[in-house]
Amino acid sequence: MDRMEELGFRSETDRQIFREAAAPVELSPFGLHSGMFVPTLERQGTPEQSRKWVPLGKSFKMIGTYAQTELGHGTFIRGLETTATFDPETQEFILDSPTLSSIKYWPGNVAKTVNHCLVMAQLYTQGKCHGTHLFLVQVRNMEDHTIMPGLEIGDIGPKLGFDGVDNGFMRFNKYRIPRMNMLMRYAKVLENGDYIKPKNAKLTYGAMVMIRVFIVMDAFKTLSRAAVIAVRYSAVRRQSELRPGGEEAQVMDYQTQQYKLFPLLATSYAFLLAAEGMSQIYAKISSDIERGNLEDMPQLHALACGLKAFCTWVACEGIEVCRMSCGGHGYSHASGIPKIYANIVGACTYEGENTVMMLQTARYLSKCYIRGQRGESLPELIQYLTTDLNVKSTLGEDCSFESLVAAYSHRAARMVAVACKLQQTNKKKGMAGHDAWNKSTVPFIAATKAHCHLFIVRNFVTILSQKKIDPATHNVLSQLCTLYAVYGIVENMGEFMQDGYFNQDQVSILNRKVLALLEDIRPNAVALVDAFDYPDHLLQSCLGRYDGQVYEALYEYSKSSPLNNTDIHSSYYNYIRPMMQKRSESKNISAKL
Ligand SMILES: CC/C=C\C/C=C\C/C=C\C/C=C\C=C\C(=O)SCCNC(=O)CCNC(=O)[C@H](O)C(C)(C)COP(=O)(O)OP(=O)(O)OC[C@H]1O[C@@H](n2cnc3c(N)ncnc32)[C@H](O)[C@@H]1OP(=O)(O)O
Ligand SMILES: Cc1cc2nc3c(=O)[nH]c(=O)nc-3n(C[C@H](O)[C@H](O)[C@H](O)COP(=O)(O)OP(=O)(O)OC[C@H]3O[C@@H](n4cnc5c(N)ncnc54)[C@H](O)[C@@H]3O)c2cc1C
Repeated sequence: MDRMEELGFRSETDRQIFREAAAPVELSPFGLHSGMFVPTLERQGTPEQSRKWVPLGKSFKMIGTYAQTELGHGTFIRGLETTATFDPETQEFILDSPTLSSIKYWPGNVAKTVNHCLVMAQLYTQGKCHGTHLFLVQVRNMEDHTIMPGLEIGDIGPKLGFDGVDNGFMRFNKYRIPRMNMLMRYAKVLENGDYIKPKNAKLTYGAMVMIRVFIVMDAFKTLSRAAVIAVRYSAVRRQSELRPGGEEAQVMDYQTQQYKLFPLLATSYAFLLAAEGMSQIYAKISSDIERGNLEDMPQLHALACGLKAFCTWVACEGIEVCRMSCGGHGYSHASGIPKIYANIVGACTYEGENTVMMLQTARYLSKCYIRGQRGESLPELIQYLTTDLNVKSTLGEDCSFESLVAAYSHRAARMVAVACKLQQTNKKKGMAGHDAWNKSTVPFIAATKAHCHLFIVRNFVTILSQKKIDPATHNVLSQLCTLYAVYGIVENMGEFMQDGYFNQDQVSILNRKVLALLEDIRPNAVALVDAFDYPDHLLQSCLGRYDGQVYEALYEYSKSSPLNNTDIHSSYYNYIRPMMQKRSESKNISAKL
């Protein structure tokens, strides 16, 4: 913390980059404190509460996390069972875990690290439940870090990854906190117990929206790091003869290796720009919300949910492709890729399980589709829903940006229409609204993925057409943008062709174009990954080292394995030798028989 002050890092983004550089392999045990706890105090507390608590959080005098999920509920927030009951006699809230399933379970760093939590609980006052609200709760003694009386706290045990984070469980037994520890920016409980409701009940969910926006950038960071490692290794690794009798080829010269990696390189650039675009939209709409203008809150929620789910799913699949493209060495922790994967794959679950998040976006698209059918105006990002679906593609050999964006718009508009019409047909068959919805959610998920894919392609094209970039760089970035879009069509051709939008010749053009682009990008592939400028310290990879000294690094890494501390391991004396002796004795016995 002091080091960041010394270096003059003021913005949260700079601080986050510094933290990651300082702790590249394991997630910081203070990530949730800085990434969720402090920002939530700032955004959900009253000005007085923020003035009191935010400086304590920023100076680490108070270390916290966000405790919402319970054993029995994570997705369905309205189903959370932890209660916070107001006691007007003592001006306190009584926190309680009334059932086994109500035990807080998963909150990061709650097991051993933090001394405070933001707890999401059902608010009761004057005998009435007002739904979930956030409460600041001290969980450990500030003098000796012992657990406060009335609480049971522990670690949940080993996980797939996230090893730097002590995810824990926490059980409340009639635990009292002051009334003023309820975050009261939007909703309030007065001294007499009267409840003042917020303009919108979902304002309390604002912290999750903010983190989902951060996670889009995490998807870029993790996928791009894996791509750097895999592309650099593919330039160094020579295997097999491309030309009979010739020298072993760089594996990057195999077309299949290029088809694995270059679209992921293009995706990394596309996700970086999408994350920046998402952040700009979040900054604008969240500031409107803080000024009381909630008009665009549904659009922000829908975009954050959809991009968080889309980008983490694609990033995790892509990181696995990067790992496998490195052969056996990719499977070793020496490559650095398994750790990247293990730490980000949880993002498909946390901050909103991806399917559930996609369905939130789908729900928004369904409502916009109906508004569009009525001729009502739609937000700019959604206006494609009124695309004329009878129009066919004008795509030519050049695969212009305009024809590519039009293809993605057509695909998304068509798929949203198909899902909405199924929902409407279900209703006409007499299904109740919730059944009509549930029985159309599979096509809605597909449509929402197409919606997110369109956002990313259109965003990439827009930035290339608006930003002043030197011609040489613009040319390479245009190749990446075209590869991202054309590859996405080729890999999902059925969705683009189902209504005959492309003719056979255009399909052939696209299949040729994706292979031609691999050759165009090959000469710049290493430069394009070097451009991310990740230091070796951050990558922690023998395969992705800047100097390419892979085999030397692997040899040194292997020699440092703890198993090499002794020549003969104790297991020989404890198990192997006794087993062999027993075998030889039994053999002698059988020989005598
Ligand atoms: C170590 C970490 C390192 C660094 C930290 C930084 C980055 C990493 C971050 C995280 C990793 C570590 C920690 C992880 C933390 C967590 O996971 S915290 C817990 C997260 N939990 C969730 O996200 C729960 C997901 N569930 C929900 O969001 C909701 O319950 C729901 C799925 C939306 C369903 O809710 P509900 O049934 O009540 O709502 P609906 O009926 O579906 O919708 C009602 C209307 O409300 C609107 N709505 C819903 N949510 C929001 C929102 N957030 N904002 C705005 N509007 C919202 C919804 O659109 C409906 O509107 P309508 O259609 O007009 O009716
Ligand atoms: C690494 C990690 C860190 C975490 N850190 C924290 C933390 O710091 N604080 C915190 O509070 N929580 C944390 N969590 C918990 C996380 O927020 C929840 O796990 C997440 O919200 C998913 O909820 P769930 O576990 O109840 O899954 P569920 O919702 O039970 O998902 C199970 C299945 O049910 C499906 N499903 C559920 N609802 C629907 C629906 N309406 N329609 C269709 N399908 C549905 C899902 O798609 C999924 O396939 C963390 C989790 C992980 C993995």
